[in-house]
Amino acid sequence: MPPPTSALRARRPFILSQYRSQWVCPSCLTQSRRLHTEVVQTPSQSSTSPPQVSAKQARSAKSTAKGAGKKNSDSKWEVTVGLEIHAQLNAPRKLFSYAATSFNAPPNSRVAPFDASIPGIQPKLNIPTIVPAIRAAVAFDCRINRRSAFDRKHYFYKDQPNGYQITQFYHPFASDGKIVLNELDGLDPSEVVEIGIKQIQMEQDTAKSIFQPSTEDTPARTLVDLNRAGSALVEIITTPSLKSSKHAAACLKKIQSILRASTAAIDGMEKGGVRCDVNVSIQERGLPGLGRRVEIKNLNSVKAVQESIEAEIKRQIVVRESGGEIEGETRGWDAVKGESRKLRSKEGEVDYRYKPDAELPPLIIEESLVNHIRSTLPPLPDQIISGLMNEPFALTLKDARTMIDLDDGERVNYYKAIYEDLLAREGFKPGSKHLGKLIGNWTLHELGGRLAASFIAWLDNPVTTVQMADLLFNLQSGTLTAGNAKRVLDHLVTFNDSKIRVAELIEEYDLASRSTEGEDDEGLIKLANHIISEYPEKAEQVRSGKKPNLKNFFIGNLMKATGGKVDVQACKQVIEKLFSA
Ligand SMILES: Nc1ncnc2c1ncn2[C@@H]1O[C@H](COP(=O)(O)OP(=O)(O)OP(=O)(O)O)[C@@H](O)[C@H]1O
Ligand SMILES: [Mg+2]
Ligand SMILES: [Mg+2]
Repeated sequence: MPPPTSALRARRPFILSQYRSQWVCPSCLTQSRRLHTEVVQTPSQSSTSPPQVSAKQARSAKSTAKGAGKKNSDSKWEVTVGLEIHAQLNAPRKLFSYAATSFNAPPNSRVAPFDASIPGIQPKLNIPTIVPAIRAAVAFDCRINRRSAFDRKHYFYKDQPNGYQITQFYHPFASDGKIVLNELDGLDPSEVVEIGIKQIQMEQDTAKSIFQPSTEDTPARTLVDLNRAGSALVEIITTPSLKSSKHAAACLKKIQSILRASTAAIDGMEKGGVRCDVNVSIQERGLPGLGRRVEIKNLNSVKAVQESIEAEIKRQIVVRESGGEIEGETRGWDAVKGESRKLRSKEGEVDYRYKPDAELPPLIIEESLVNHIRSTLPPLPDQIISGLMNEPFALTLKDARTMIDLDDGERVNYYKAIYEDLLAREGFKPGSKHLGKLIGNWTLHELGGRLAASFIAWLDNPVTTVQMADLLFNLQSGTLTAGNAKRVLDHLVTFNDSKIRVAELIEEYDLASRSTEGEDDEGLIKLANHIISEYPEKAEQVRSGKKPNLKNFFIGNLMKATGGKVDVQACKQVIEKLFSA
């Protein structure tokens, strides 16, 4: 696709120099930006279509491709992956119109005339949308290009009513950044991988098309919702330097968490705020250069990214090992079937006819603004993970990573809100267990496990931070045993009502722990003796030392008999005492 060659460009630049999105246009800066005129080389096009592959060839190539997800330096084939990530910026209004960004509003209710492509309406840059984009670029350690510019990329599709998309592909506002992947991202402790960010560009989002299958009354149709049309996106383009699907997945997760941590883009893939295209090539190890890339478009989960890369590596190895050439092409991913299918070849690639947008002057970003943003950038994921692993939270690396990977980072906020709530409560007893770990366990494992078992997404998490803090307060103060705290959590998850108060549940179901006098508690001893007498054979096996672990059976039954109101320690003491007598 040739770059824009016309000198047509609105002359007065947008100048973005101060925080709070003020921009000025001093008359001294009227010079139009020099246009980019080199022709981008596309890989030479091959007319060789993939040859038929015999079952035997396919089998042998498949075995070579085994472990396609891992970086396999013994394999004959060197894998290269590059990502293009589109992220919706955290901006209240669209990029070139004053319509509000909203993803839950009724269809077509957030649409300005420009978004609907009413003839004659021209784009007007909404300066505040640039600020989160710069935050992202600074977080990715990019160079902020003082001068960038917008071009129109022409193509027609039902979700693109203007017939073009405005983008900075040829003149991005940020270039040459990096992402460092390390142990905190799930790599081996000795591995540190640096992935380049070629550039970050501003661009417009498309509308959303919603397919409706046919019914008795209506034929199948596609509805178009323009609410998303024109929302501000950044496209983040990595260099082709990822060497495996595992690294690509780690890189994508890290990009999402950096976007979220820098508050540049709040919604991750789970909510449709981030989409990813992957580019995959293979080359015989030892040969110079890279193989021809195949692009798989529009992936909407990390799993889809990882699986599609693995499938593509295998597909390319099958083609190459059977004597074929890889055709440069664009493919789509079918997550249900776990396979990709060709959408178009490079020969069928549209010429986008990039043209400078005559209505949009160049954008000037002054260093003072960049410095302000740099100095006010919130902590980034590596810092957040280390923070969660250090005091006062002391989570394991695994839990800290899970916490920030889950639910677009909302689990961390949930966790911290509970921590702060508990510490602020009068009469709160931190207890002997490490509080950070305890909350981590209840948030990730107890609650997370229950939600997963009931197929409840985090977005629909029925337990509020206050309910969870109440529950843990009662657990720590000894009012609830661990068993009864779990019953309370079961109830909260099942009944999904933020108004339920834990204190009322304890009262209503008579769950408050019974205080005990440990191994001398007469009531408990009586109950334990009764249980032991009910299972004479098992008791004998404990006494004779044949099956000492059967004590746990009696401890469990004693706890049950108290209605879970006596904690495991007290029950254990009594059972131990009776068997040692
Ligand atoms: N040989 C290769 N193997 C794997 N990936 C590659 C190779 N060459 C380039 N890439 C990757 O392909 C991507 C190219 O993205 P870029 O946005 O620059 O171009 P594009 O795909 O033509 O644009 P768009 O799809 O946005 O119209 C980058 O992520 C880059 O790292
Ligand atoms: Mg791209
Ligand atoms: Mg692309």
